[in-house]
Amino acid sequence: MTETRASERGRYLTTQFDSSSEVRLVPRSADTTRIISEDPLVVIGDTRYEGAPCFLYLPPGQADTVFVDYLDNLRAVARWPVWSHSPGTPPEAAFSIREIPGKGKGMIARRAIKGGELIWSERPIYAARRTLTCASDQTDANGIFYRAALQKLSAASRRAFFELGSAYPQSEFDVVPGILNTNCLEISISDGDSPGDHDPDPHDSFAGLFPTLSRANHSCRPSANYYFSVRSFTGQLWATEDISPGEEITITYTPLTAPRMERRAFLARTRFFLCSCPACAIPTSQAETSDRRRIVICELLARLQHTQYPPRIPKEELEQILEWAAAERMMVEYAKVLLFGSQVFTLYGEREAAAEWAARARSAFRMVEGEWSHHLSR
Ligand SMILES: C[S@@+](CC[C@H](N)C(=O)[O-])C[C@H]1O[C@@H](n2cnc3c(N)ncnc32)[C@H](O)[C@@H]1O
Repeated sequence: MTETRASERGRYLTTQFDSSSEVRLVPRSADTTRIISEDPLVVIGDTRYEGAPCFLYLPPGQADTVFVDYLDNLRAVARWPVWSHSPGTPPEAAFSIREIPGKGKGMIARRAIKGGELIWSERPIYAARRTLTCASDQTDANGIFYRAALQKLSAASRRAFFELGSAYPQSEFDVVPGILNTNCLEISISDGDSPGDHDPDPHDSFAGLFPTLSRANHSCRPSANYYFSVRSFTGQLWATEDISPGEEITITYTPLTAPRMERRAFLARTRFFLCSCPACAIPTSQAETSDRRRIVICELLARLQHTQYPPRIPKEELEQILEWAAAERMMVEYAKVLLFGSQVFTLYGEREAAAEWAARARSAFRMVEGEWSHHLSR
């Protein structure tokens, strides 16, 4: 079993990265790219058709990120002031990246971690709009488009990229789209707290690949929350409970409000593994209870989240739902129930309860998303 400190980024699987062969990621004959701006460095992904997605390379030192999107949006992204700010030093690594039987590598706590602690933060090395379209000869099987995007990243970032694994069958998927699909996490760049004056399409979703955060494995009873802070353009990992040395640090890849069968089917389809986490491994009778609770939480949030005039829900009912959310370790949902609950109390004139729940919501969001949670700035 190999053990490497997470702060020694880029050292665990160096044998997989052959810098001489990776320098030219795309053979000259397949290269459809052309530089269209030097400062900022913007490269069109495919010169053969108008409106092709482009690659924006953000300054090494601050970001060393390739942002893949359509040119109009990249022009705005390039102007975001966040790129001239340092992402901040990540905390001293409280974990090691280690081989975990049946899961590949994962994060293991090296010391006791307190609930509410920031475990790690970093900028993505690859960020892309999910719905990008590229030419039909630039497929997942040959990976040309994605390889072209990596070309102008620093060697250190490319090395970090190639150290990550692909869960996709190599016969069907080039290793580069395989790594992206296996490791990307959701990044929200329009949560009302955009780092620039330009808000991109809020209905479009983006994904980011992180050298270290992408090592976090999944659990339906996660011990940590992955949060993307658009303000600093960093992915962050927050401990949602106390974690003991030697315990695995996990996040969720699936909505926790879904029942067990749905979660497992989703993970098998999108991430190629059968989840056997503590929430999935429980006996059927307990799983039924857990499913029922999750469905109630899901329905409640649906009733409260997207409406200006939520129904009046008795405090006792909300307290019961909070208890279930805590028991299922659904700590983001727990914070949301508190927040929407406080709004219900405000709407129906229950001022004392509204103030109390708003304070509890603030402290719950601080724990799972930190001081700069966009929920706290509302
Ligand atoms: C984002 S990566 C996580 C890091 C990865 N384990 C590694 O070695 O770099 C996602 C992949 O890790 C594996 N994985 C994550 N959570 C798992 C779990 N609970 N059980 C089994 N495999 C898991 C799956 O292969 C999944 O496609």
